[in-house]
Order: sequence, then C-alpha cells, then structure tokens
Amino acid sequence: MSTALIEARDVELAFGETPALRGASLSAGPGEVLAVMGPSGSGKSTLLHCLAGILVPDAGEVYFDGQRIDNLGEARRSALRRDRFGFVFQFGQLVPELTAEENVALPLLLNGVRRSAALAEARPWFARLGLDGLGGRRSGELSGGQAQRVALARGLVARPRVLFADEPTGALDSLTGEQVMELMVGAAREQGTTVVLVTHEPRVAAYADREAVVRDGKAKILSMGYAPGGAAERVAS
Ligand SMILES: Nc1ncnc2c1ncn2[C@@H]1O[C@H](COP(=O)(O)OP(=O)(O)OP(=O)(O)O)[C@@H](O)[C@H]1O
Repeated sequence: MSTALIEARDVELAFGETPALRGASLSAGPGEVLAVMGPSGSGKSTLLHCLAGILVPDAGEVYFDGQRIDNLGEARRSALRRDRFGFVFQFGQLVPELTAEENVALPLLLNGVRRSAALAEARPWFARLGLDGLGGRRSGELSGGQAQRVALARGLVARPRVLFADEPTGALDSLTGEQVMELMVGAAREQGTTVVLVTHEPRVAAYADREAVVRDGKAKILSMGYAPGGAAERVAS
C-alpha cells in the first residue's frame, strides 16, 4: 500500500507541440518536505501544477490522500485547492489593495470564515515570522523578504495538507532566502504540512527530506530514506 499523500503517476502533458512532461512520477508522504530540482524548462513547474490540480495532464494520474484528483471537474479541483492546499510563488503575489494582515487572512475568508475570526487567525503569524507591526502595510510598503514571509503565512494559515512552493526564494538574496526557507520548513513541520518545493538552488533544496530531479519531463528521486523532521539518508544515484 502506498503511503504517499500526493502522487503523480506517469504524467504526460504537452503545451501544443511542446511536450513538458513525458511520463513523470513523483510522490511525497505526509509531513515530508520534497525538493524538486532540475534545469530550466525541464517541467518542474508543470509537474507542480499537475500535482496541485491546477493543470490537468493529458495522460497519467494524480492522487491526493488516496483519491484520484486529475479526473475531477474544475469546481471540485478548485475546492480541493482552496480547502487542502496552500501556495507560495516566486514573487509573493500579494493582493496589492489589501493590507498584509488581510492578505494572510484571505484563504480563511475564501473558506467562509468570518472576517474578525480570519484576522484573529492571521495576526499571530506576524510575530511568528518576524513581521511585528507590519500587519497594516500594503505589499508596496514591504521589502521583498517581508512580502515573501507574508505570502508564506498566507500559504500556511489555513493549515493545508500540502504546501506547493514554486521558487519561493527565487527573487530573494541568499541570506533572506535562507530565512524564508527556515521559517517555511519550521512552520510546515510544526503543523505536519507536506511541502513540495520547486527550486534551482541546492542550498534551498538542502532543507528538504528528499530531492527529486526533473529532466526532459521525467522525474527521478535522488535521495531516499524519508524521515520527517529528521535528516534524510542520502543515496544519490
Ligand atoms: N503555458 C505554457 N505554454 C506553452 N509552453 C509552456 C507553458 N508553460 C510551460 N511551457 C513549456 O513547457 C516546458 C516546461 O516548462 P516548466 O515551466 O514546467 O519548466 P521549469 O522546469 O519549471 O522551468 P524553469 O526552471 O525555467 O521555471 C518548457 O519547454 C516550457 O517552455
């Protein structure tokens, strides 16, 4: 029996004539932090989008918590993304009209939580991520690293089962990037959230329990010995 929480099996996807995934298989267990590396254009983001139910593969299957999700309609995949998944992207993508606090509360508001309760849930994240006093600022008034920490809080506030992070440190200098990674992995581990992390940077991937490499639309696990919360035993091939 598989212990995967999120899994792609033999996924294929082409954009018109361009094949992006050619039989990619990958899985992450509950509470695991999985780094997905590989050259530019190899299919990492496309694979992440298939796992997250944003893109529907042409062939192959995607499973979440034992349930096949690639064959669900858009409405059910969208509900799944809202209820079970969190997202952090390279450029924070905060809503500029909202305050930082409202941005963090957004997933809860979309899930029907009342505004006062959603903001009350959002607030502790500011102290936790070193953002004291910044809750009232808009994204234009935050540094890149601060904005990315707000985006991280937004990605985790609804306690998702899986956090999908696509180059979350790509726009940050290396020190700020490491701070964001430490906070991300620490908070995810605390709440048992699985993390699927796409990154170019080995220093960022080093925070993961396991690493996979995507090349030419196929994925390969590089390090095994998954041990959530502990160091992975590396048996690179
Ligand atoms: N929306 C799209 N329309 C057409 N082609 C696309 C689209 N998205 C991705 N591709 C193509 O699919 C392939 C895989 O792209 P993808 O973004 O998944 O790669 P990646 O490994 O994440 O790259 P990078 O590290 O540069 O972000 C590339 O050849 C890319 O040009």
